[in-house]
Amino acid sequence: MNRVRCLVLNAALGPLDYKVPEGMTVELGQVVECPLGPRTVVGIVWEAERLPGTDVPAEKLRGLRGLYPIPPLPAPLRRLIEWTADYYVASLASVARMALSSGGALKGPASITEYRLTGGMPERMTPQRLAAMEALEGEQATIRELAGIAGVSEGVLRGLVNQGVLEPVEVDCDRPYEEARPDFAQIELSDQQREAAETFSAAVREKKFAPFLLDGVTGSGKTETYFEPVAEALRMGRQVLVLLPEIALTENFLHRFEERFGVLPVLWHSSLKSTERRRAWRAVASGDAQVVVGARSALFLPFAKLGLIVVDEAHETSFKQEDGVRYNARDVAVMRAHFEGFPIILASATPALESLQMAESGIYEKVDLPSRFGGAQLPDIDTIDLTEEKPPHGMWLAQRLVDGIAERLERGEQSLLFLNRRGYAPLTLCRNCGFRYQCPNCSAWLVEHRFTRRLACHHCGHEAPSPAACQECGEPDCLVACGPGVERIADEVAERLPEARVFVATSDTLNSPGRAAEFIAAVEAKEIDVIVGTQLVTKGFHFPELTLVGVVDADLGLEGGDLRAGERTYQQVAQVAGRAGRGSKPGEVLIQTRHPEASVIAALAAGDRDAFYSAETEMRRDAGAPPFGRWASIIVSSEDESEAREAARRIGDTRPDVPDCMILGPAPAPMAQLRGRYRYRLLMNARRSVQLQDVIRHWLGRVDHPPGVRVAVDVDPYSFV
Ligand SMILES: Nc1ncnc2c1ncn2[C@@H]1O[C@H](COP(=O)(O)OP(=O)(O)OP(=O)(O)O)[C@@H](O)[C@H]1O
Ligand SMILES: [Zn+2]
Repeated sequence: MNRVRCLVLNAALGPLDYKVPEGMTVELGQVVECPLGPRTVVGIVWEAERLPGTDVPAEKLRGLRGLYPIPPLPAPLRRLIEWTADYYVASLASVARMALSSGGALKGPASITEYRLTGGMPERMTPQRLAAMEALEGEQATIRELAGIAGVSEGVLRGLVNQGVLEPVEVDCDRPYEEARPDFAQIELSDQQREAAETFSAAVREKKFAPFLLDGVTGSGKTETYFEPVAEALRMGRQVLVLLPEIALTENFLHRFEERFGVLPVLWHSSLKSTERRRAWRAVASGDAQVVVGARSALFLPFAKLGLIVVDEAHETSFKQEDGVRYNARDVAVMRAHFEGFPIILASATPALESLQMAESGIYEKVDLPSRFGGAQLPDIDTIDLTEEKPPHGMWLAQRLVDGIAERLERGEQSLLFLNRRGYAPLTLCRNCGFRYQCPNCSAWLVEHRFTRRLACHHCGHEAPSPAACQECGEPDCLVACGPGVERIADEVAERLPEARVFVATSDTLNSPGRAAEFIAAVEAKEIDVIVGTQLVTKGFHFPELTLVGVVDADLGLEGGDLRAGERTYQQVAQVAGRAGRGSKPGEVLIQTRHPEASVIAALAAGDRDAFYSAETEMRRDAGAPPFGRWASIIVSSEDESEAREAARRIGDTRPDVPDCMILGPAPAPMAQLRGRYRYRLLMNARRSVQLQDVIRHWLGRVDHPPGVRVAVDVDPYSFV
């Protein structure tokens, strides 16, 4: 090749052609340095025929500057990038960037200087230095990272280096990971687990595309079961990717992984330090990283010899990315397995309707684990009709639920109360003038957080100190908290059961792996009697002494009334119910609701999963909703209200007339303002036969906008705000 076509990592540019200088050899997929004006941009050598561009005459071509010292992106990964860009109506560059997600890794082998405490003391101790030294105990990182950890300036740390309190350590950026041992621990599987595991392992040995839906009730041991095909892949020298929905869950997973395989897996998520990132990236690309556990962004890593993907808690909506490229990692993972030819396991106790439908139509093979491991029984579920069993005035828990907790306290067992609302109260208003505290950037109320004495917006992060007087009328002591959040429920438990030790478990309190580990240890050591938590505690956790689960407000999730509200409520409540009675003691679940007759709630109470799924399936079929029809939303936004409205109107006016495709809107989005941007929304609902993406690309490609306008396309949306 003396001339190549490159995909450059700049969404505004099309593909560019370059000359290959004398003496340089390039392959397809090679990551190269492309001159662009005075700059150099990262490019990937691509099949010219798959990337239509303008044919610049040879004499006008500029030469490539060089090659990055990393393996070329393999062809199946290039196909995955193309598929993702095409399906989610995104630019190839923005998808490709997710594969090259470590700038440091491109630079090749390197070492860096990190610093750690020596145990020495500075000549002069200041409060700042003392605080820094305490925070850095056991840490080793670059000065900049340490400054972030300690919350001090880099200058303070440089001072400590000069005084010999911190010492430099040269670290090889690519030092190898310890080897995982497939047979480190032998686990005795139950008969049903063994049968499932053998099905998966056989597929790993086959090295062919095989999508599985591992449908196992809560506590059935899905993790232990899919560890067997992981081990099989390791024995064959192939790599494995395990996707988890939330980093807060990984702590528990890492522990179990280490017990089974003797080492920790390689971690990948957005808060890795840049050095950890490049080390992981390079080990993935070289094939040395055996098992990678990560958030959805791990999906695009350039594995050298991937042999299995597991998507755990596959129904979780956090696999859907809600900005940038709006992809669903669960679905893209299946495509990756397809392009590269290996099995994929989607594991869940409450599969998405889409996944069940795929199983029903024979595309996925369904593997069931119908009972809990070790003879544990599924919990008894009952509803509390709040219109009849009213909580005392100003309180939120019915007496029967409080009595249930009191019983557990007496027996030394634990309870979990679930309410998917962080903070103390979702709305603060003035008793005097009726003023409601609203976010200045979003169409949302500010949520009171009593622990931190602040009002916060959960959408944009805006925060203000809790006011002493109303900001509108100036009246002091007139603000009332409306409705409960988890903090308020925790207060109520403390008031009604003063002897209970209560812990609030949310992303505010479990915001680091360390905190999550402390929490698990405290529950296991029985230092906590009552956990009050958000969706964060609904899944993954295994606490044998937890025998009562209370759902504080099962109706909350149904209020939005969007397409997925029923399914989401079912999944959340079924998952949190699944935390009860996982050990030898039986579990009980009490669901507080004002609508015990609603089909979701009734199905949950009856433990009748099939009833829920068949009602939901019929509803979706009637509505032409996924998986029977397709949805896409188009969000038009701008910091200027009239500009957003105008742009949305122009898009609406040019809507194409396509058979079997309905286009609704534009209308102000339910969140009409978000992070300071005004938003309008159009919704498309089409039959499956419609080439929805082509329609969208064609349509939006013809409309121009002022630079301040953003048009985001969301195919198979999960968020309807
Ligand atoms: N074969 C086994 N041998 C020993 N312990 C097992 C076995 N299978 C499962 N367990 C234990 O049973 C408990 C439940 O298993 P696990 O957490 O994998 O269930 P799960 O199906 O993922 O549940 P959930 O969907 O509720 O998270 C865990 O403590 C696990 O270690
Ligand atoms: Zn906000």
